[in-house]
Amino acid sequence: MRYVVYGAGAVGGVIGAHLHLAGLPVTLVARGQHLAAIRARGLVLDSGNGRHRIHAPATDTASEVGWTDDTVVILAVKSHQAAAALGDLREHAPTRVPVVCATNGIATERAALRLFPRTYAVCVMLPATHLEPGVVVAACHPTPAILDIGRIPSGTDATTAAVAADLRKAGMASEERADILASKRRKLLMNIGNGVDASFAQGDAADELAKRALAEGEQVLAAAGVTVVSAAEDESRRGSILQRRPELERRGGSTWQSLARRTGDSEIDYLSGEIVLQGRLHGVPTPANEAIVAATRRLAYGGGVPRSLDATEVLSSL
Ligand SMILES: NC(=O)C1=CN([C@@H]2O[C@H](COP(=O)(O)OP(=O)(O)OC[C@H]3O[C@@H](n4cnc5c(N)ncnc54)[C@H](OP(=O)(O)O)[C@@H]3O)[C@@H](O)[C@H]2O)C=CC1
Ligand SMILES: CC(C)(CO)C(=O)C(=O)O
Repeated sequence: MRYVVYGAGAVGGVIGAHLHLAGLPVTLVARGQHLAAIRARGLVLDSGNGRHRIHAPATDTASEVGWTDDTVVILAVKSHQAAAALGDLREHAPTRVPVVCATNGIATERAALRLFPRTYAVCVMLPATHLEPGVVVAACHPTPAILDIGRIPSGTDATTAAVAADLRKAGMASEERADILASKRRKLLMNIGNGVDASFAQGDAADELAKRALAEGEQVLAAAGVTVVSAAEDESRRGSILQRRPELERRGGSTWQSLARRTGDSEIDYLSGEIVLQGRLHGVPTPANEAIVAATRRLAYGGGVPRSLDATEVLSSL
């Protein structure tokens, strides 16, 4: 297989770097200063066994990729960026290219499937950081990620088998899952913490807000009647595979990183915002998640300081 990692930031950078180090052909898609740094000095991967420089072809558009029948796209942009990336891919990639959504949330899969019949999803357990142009940091070592994979809407096939085998060859844990969305819905519940981590000062009030938002998320998914991997199954799958390295520890999750990098946008509409959407569809009120979305949007789009809000004020308004 050949890989095009569309969005070579924290997650895509770590996946692409490991595939490249394992000898697999990889093209990285990035943009701006990050792309310029990759082109000038290679992509730098900081991991538990030192600093690696990845000299793989890099571009900012699918039109510059040499597409072949065995190319697979790993889509690792943030969910709110997926429409533009998929639009570029639709214009320039073969229609039958497999598109593997390595994103949090559960929205990119539908967007990809609308354009690409061979759409796949990965449940991304890969704590990583991207704050500096040209550099990605994997927080766990020796196994940096658990990347279980399945086809959308369901099932497994020769592509899930081949991609999982390549990911394992590159040192990541990966199993095929016939109902990958059930795993991703459990991960979505975990990502309800993202907006709280990004926007509110840490402490009891923030913990309480996260707890209430999680309870809403569980209620919403139950009302939606969809499959969700249980917390116990999820814990047992993760086991002790991901070993955190204190020297590589992250200062915040992926949403915090968007705020810290002042990107001017955020994925929150697809994390707590997905709970809000599902609540509206299924008649479940979601005030805590609505408040988290509003707070995070305010900081992201207004260029505010991460963790500068007081969750006590939000709690008292619920
Ligand atoms: N970081 C983490 O620890 C984890 C993240 N995830 C999930 O993984 C997904 C990716 O997140 P993450 O890796 O953190 O995000 P990053 O912002 O670190 O990486 C995404 C990269 O894609 C680039 N990009 C976006 N759109 C385009 C485009 N149209 N053309 C070229 N480049 C583009 C971004 O550029 P720019 O910076 O200019 O926007 C950025 O470099 C998200 O869904 C996230 O929730 C899951 C588990 C852990
Ligand atoms: C759950 C968490 C915070 C850890 O990797 C994550 O998925 C993220 O940073 O988006």
